Amino acid sequence: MYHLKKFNVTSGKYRKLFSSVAKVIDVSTDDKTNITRVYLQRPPVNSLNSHLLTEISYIMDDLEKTKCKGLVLTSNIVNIFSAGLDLTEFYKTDIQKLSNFWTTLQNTWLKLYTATFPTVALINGHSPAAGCLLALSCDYRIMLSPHYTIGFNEAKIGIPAPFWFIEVMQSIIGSRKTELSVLTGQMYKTDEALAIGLIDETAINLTEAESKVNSFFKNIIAFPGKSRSLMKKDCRDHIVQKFLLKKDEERELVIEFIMNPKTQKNIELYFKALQNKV
Ligand SMILES: CC/C=C\CC/C=C/CC(=O)SCCNC(=O)CCNC(=O)[C@H](O)C(C)(C)COP(=O)(O)OP(=O)(O)OC[C@H]1O[C@@H](n2cnc3c(N)ncnc32)[C@H](O)[C@@H]1OP(=O)(O)O
Repeated sequence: MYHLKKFNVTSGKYRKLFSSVAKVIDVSTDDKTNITRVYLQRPPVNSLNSHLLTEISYIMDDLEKTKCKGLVLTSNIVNIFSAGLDLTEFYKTDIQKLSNFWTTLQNTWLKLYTATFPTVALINGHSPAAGCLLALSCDYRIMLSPHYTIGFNEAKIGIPAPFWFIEVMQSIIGSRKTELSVLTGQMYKTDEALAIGLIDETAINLTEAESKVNSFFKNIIAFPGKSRSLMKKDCRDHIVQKFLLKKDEERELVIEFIMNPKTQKNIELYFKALQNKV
């Protein structure tokens, strides 16, 4: 039986900023294990806007401070893990807003990718683009089958997947499969994702998924945390260092690309197609 304690994520300056905004994540911690579950819950599709990314960023800070033993990232929205970046952050925006948004994404991702505690993505719905990145940035992925899809679909919108999205995928499934995957904007069904190693396990329902999550933590938490987190750092450091080196340059590139009228037209058409689909 879980003893759930709610995190006080709305402290200090943060409370003032977001007190009037709907809660877009729910956080609960098992008192016995100190494993925290973070549920994304921004209707309709958990698209990642500045607000949701900032909330994730704050919770990652809190978890590092409170010596969290493990994080499960999942969703409270039926059939959706995350629809990726909120396209409204890109459409008819201005340079300053876009720059702030991209910086928030970069910083939040870095905290998740370099978390010192073990992280599991329980992928209980579709997970395109940056939704896929969130999952790939965790240490382990368990995905519900059979109806959901995951992958980098950016090619289909006419925007390139950022280099660090690509490098994270490469580190998991290898260069050749990543290249094919991003160039075709391929979305994989659960079993296909398992076959290419994009996810680690499948589950037929939430009960089975939770049991697999618990087994993962049981195995990993049995070992001293310090050596585990040092090895994780070593495995990921080449991507992190390159990212830090190119972070500012990349933001400029994103601004140039997204503000281009042709890209704006592509996003508009993509939005219309999403809204008109049957
Ligand atoms: C140099 C590099 C430059 C730039 C790099 C930029 C990188 C970007 C990475 C990204 O993450 S881009 C985002 C890509 N995401 C997608 O393409 C997801 C699109 N959405 C879907 O495929 C589907 O919505 C879904 C499979 C997630 C869910 O399907 P379903 O349950 O059938 O819902 P609906 O499609 O009806 O959607 C409901 C509602 O939500 C709106 N919406 C969906 N996705 C987004 C989104 N990513 N951002 C904003 N809004 C989104 C959709 O338009 C619907 O709105 P209504 O007004 O029609 O209700």
